[in-house]
Amino acid sequence: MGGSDLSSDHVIAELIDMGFDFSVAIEAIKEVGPSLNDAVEFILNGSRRNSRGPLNGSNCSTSNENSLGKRVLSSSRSLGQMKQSRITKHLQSTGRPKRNSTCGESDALISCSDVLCRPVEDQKVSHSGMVHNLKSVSESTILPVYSPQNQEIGPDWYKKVKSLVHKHFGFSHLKSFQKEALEAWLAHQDCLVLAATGSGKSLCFQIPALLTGKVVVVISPLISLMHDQCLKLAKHGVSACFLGSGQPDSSVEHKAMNGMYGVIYVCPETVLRLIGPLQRLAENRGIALFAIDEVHCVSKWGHDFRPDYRRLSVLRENFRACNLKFLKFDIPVMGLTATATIRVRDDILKSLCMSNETKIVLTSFFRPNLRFSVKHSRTSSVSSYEKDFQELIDFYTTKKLVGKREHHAISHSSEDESDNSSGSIMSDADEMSRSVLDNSEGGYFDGNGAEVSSNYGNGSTASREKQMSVEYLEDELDVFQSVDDLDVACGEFYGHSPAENRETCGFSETSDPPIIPEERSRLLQGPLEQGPTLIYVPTRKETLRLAKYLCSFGLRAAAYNAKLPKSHLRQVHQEFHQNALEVVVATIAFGMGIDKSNVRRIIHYGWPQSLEAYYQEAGRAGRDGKLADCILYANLSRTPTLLPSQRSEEQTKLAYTMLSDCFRYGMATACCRAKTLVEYFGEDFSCKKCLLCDICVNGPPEMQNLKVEADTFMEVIAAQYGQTSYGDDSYNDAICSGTKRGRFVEKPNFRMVVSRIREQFPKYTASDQLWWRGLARILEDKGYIKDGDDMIHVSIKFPEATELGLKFLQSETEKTLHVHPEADMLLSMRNRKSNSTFSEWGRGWADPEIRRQRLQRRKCRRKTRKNKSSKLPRDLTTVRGRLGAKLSKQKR
Ligand SMILES: Nc1ncnc2c1ncn2[C@@H]1O[C@H](COP(=O)(O)OP(=O)(O)OP(=O)(O)O)[C@@H](O)[C@H]1O
Ligand SMILES: [Mg+2]
Repeated sequence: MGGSDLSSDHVIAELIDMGFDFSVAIEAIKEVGPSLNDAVEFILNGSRRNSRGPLNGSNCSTSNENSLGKRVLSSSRSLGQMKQSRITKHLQSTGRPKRNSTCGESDALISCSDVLCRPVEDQKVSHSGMVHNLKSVSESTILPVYSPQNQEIGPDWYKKVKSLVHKHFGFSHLKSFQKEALEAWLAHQDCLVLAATGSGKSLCFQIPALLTGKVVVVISPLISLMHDQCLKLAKHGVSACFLGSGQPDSSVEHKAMNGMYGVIYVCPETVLRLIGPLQRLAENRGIALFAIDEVHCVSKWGHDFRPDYRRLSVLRENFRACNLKFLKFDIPVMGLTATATIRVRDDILKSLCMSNETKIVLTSFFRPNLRFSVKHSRTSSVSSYEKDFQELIDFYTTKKLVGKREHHAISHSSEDESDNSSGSIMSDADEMSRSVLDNSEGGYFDGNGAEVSSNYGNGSTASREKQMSVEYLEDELDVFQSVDDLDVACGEFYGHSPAENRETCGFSETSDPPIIPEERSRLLQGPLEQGPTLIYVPTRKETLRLAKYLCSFGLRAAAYNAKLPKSHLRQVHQEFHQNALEVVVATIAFGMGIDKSNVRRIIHYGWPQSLEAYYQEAGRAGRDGKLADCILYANLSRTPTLLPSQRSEEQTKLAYTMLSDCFRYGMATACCRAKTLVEYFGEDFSCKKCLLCDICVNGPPEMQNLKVEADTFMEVIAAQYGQTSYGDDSYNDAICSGTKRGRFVEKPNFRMVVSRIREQFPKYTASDQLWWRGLARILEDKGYIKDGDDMIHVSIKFPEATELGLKFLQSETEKTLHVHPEADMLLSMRNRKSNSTFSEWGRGWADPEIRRQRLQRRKCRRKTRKNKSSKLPRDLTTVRGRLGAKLSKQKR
């Protein structure tokens, strides 16, 4: 084979990887020789001028006498590694007219779509409902998904899949759950895939597109997630686009409905609008599968938040073989999630009207390399930042001191998901600040913590300044990015050669790694490797505040919340993937599905709203299988509250239940964190312990016998509810002495109960509410008390004894209550060392000596304050100042 043949082959391969049809590529090479630039130009111009309609298969012809004369790209200006995804940009930069929404108009890009659109006539629907090729294609020229040359799916399908997966993604095997999901799809079954975060669920719906050449429609809740996945697919040689109201280029939708992309990501709102066009697409190119990613959204956020997710049952109804005569089988629906409780799963199956034969593919939710821990922090105050983030700051700043080489290492660490042409990787904070200045919109801060001023500081950007200021941002629960929130890019992604993008993954290629606790524990001990940190905070305001704080120590940090300018969000995304950012401080708007392999820490700074959200967000960590930290900083002395959101009554109840589960997770001291989490999702955690979490490592606190305290608590509430029919009257009188009978006509709340205990039992006079709250929770979990109203509270509000509780109180046999004190009890005991025994609780205000000393101290303090204030000049500009001045004048 001569040299020119070799380079022709190379160019043909490049063109095919870019997504052009084999025959189109051959034709182009015949016309213009082995030049990639010229071939691309020829194809684009040729098709534009080609009035014979779309090019395809054996019928295709690209010969066009004008094409060579129309070359715009100089053959000396090499495209080199230019990727198909960049062709659009390239063409725009050469001054070509912008895309038009009508397929077939004289526009270079539309021409491109002409080339790529698949003619219906060339496809034939087989008995199996699969589109078969009219032309056989060799394995070595596996075509991008929009090729008409579909491959037969026969008994050797798995071999084909392995080959495709290897070619496109570099994996040598499918994981067992992926194989199971594919088997279900091949059998035209609906399927619900429940597998851990980062386990590779996306592949389950991407393979059908590769295997059949039909389209896979993926319903996804977040535009950032759609964008992420489209980019990844493009890197791996699969064409994809996303659709939605945020899609700025209306022609993309048109092209997608004409079958130009193999994978179409679409938000639920849009898919409901597109039922008609999708039916036509199913009839023409064919739809292999409807995949509903993050399918827990159907239930978790329900009507209130993503009502359209619930309406996705239309997919099942509208794509049945009995309704569409061109279909032999119903188009399968595949739902995928990593965070669905058993209740949610049932809800998904029902809400989506999935068939009775739906296959449930279930794997462990356990992530063996995640190290969970909970720490107490007041969180909402800036003063707590210093305490809580010192270690993080040290981690990144010490690293910087090591020198420039170290910086380089961040930029070029194992995972560089950036696109070469998307900008150079910045290696330090200064460079980042510079790039922000260039970017004109921000939310970044310079190395000294000052907001990059040129973005906001001048008059022309005053409104933006207002928009960006901390005060302006709503201090409320962030919402998901709907498509309107973020138009990331035009949303078209053409595949390019995956060969250079081989990635290895820490996960086993066939199934989850067998867990040998000792081995794993040994492997996962030691310091964390380098990698970025994601900090989740509950409010938008705090994203800015904390990012600014971290930047003031020289960290490369950025805020991310749905209300920040889109260009900023885009930049954060990009730089996060490029390893140019060390820390992203985000609300829930950043997270679901984001796949970056080397995230080393997920910090939740404040109570999450549910364990689902917590586990989902924590799942962004350690996707390379290496040790990663998931730390929850929460104020253990406060009961978390629901962040504002529109909820129905039913949803409010559910939201409180979920918040309460989350609270209990934080309070637990005796059960392995990973076990709590996976069991929350209904899994029987066979390992018993993860050996990594704070509880496994530190061990539970010593057990205490709290029978006496429990009895006291129960007695007081039983007496208040008149439930003290047990025991003799003198006992009841003792309980109620000091108060008038019948005083508690209303339900006594928890505070009242604790006050009563303090009043009636001198040894508990100085006892701490926090401690009793912990005990009440333990009693509630044992079923001894319950909430006396119909509402759901995060922490018991109106404690009422249950039958079981009364029995426990009367029981002669149950003389002990050995329990591990919970986190709030430990906190309370830490503050008052002797609380555990109660021996000194009585020595509070009730103790005359202590009372005398305290009053004395208070008096001294008042005196000092008075002296101080009399020395200060009165501020006559304030009401208080004027009043003070007046009073002191009167005194004199
Ligand atoms: N068969 C496989 N062998 C090796 N690695 C794989 C395989 N399948 C997927 N992966 C890797 O797993 C990583 C995570 O994949 P993916 O984003 O699909 O996870 P996910 O299950 O959707 O997670 P999440 O629930 O967080 O969205 C990918 O980066 C991919 O490289
Ligand atoms: Mg996913």
